[in-house]
Amino acid sequence: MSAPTDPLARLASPLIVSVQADDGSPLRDTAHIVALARAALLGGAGGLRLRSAQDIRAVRPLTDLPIIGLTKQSHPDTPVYITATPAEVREVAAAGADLVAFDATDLPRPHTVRELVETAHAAGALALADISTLAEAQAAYAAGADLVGTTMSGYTSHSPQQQAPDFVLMHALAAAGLPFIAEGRLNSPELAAQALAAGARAVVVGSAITRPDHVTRWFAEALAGKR
Ligand SMILES: CC(=O)N[C@H](C=O)[C@@H](O)[C@H](O)[C@H](O)COP(=O)(O)O
Repeated sequence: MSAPTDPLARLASPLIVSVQADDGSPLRDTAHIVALARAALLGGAGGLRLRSAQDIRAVRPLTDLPIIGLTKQSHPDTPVYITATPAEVREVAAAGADLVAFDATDLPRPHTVRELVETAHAAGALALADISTLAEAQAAYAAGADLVGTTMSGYTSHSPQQQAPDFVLMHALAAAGLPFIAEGRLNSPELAAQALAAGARAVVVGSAITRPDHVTRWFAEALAGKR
């Protein structure tokens, strides 16, 4: 099967909402994920980013908008946890994801980026490479990725460790003429708009919209000791 045409063309807006709940979160059940996805769509999400085949299958009937799918699973032989294996790529594509997101960083990995890209394409999905540096983005495109996302910046030891989004990386990608999705710590509408201004094709926002436990912690920490 050949890969479909660019699903970002079908985005209803440049805002992709990541609807994920961490293991142990009270929102982890797929029923809660479906409710959060409905709320995101009601609010004007142009697309969704979802973790696990089960969540993708449950949300797919709600919308024709692009869905980015991934798995998050630890493996004994690698620090890579976002869709690390061809089997996981196939699982996510079969569940109905338009794009399969996978770790494309330089971390030690059991399967090459090219292998995961080819698996996504063979399954009829596009390949979205989650990167943390410009060099990883260049390598991912050379390996056939359809798009890259700045998802992993701040989450590999060789990328800047910071609370802010990685605007330096976004500007570098734009300057190199590499299309990208901005993702990671875009915790306010202003930061999301700044990412678009930096050249992002779309922005992914997760925690600020769909992780109320994180948002509560931001407020609690800001107010700690101020009473
Ligand atoms: C590094 C990693 O594992 N990121 C994950 C990727 O799917 C998610 O946990 C993030 O929520 C997502 O990237 C959106 O970012 P933020 O929640 O900061 O808006």
